[in-house]
Amino acid sequence: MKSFDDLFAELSDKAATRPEGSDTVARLDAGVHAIGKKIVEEAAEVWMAAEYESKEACAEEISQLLYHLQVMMLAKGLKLEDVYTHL
Ligand SMILES: N=c1c2ncn([C@@H]3O[C@H](COP(=O)(O)OP(=O)(O)OP(=O)(O)O)[C@@H](O)[C@H]3O)c2ncn1[C@@H]1O[C@H](COP(=O)(O)O)[C@@H](O)[C@H]1O
Repeated sequence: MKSFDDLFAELSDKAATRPEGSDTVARLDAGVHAIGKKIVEEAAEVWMAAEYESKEACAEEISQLLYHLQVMMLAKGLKLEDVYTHL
């Protein structure tokens, strides 16, 4: 099972190596504005799933929100420790 740190390492590598067909590379190229809109969309989907859908559906939406937050971290040049220091 993939952890938050595992995913961040994978996405960091994608950002550095820019493999063909990577969704992450395309999202990074789209920029902070587009990534921010996606975060807001995914956050709303988490909220709706929490209110009206199953726990499993809610967990899936949360995983997608975490992914898009990590894309934003990469777009802004943030490392895990930059965020963890505030936890
Ligand atoms: N964990 C994720 C992940 N979670 C969410 N998403 C993206 O977020 C989308 C979910 O948003 P929606 O449900 O709104 O779907 P959608 O409307 O079709 O999304 P849009 O493409 O229109 O924005 C998915 O279709 C993916 O594009 C993810 N994309 C990639 N990953 C992982 O990131 C890694 C790198 O992926 P690539 O960069 O594609 O190689 C791999 O391990 C992937 O499993």
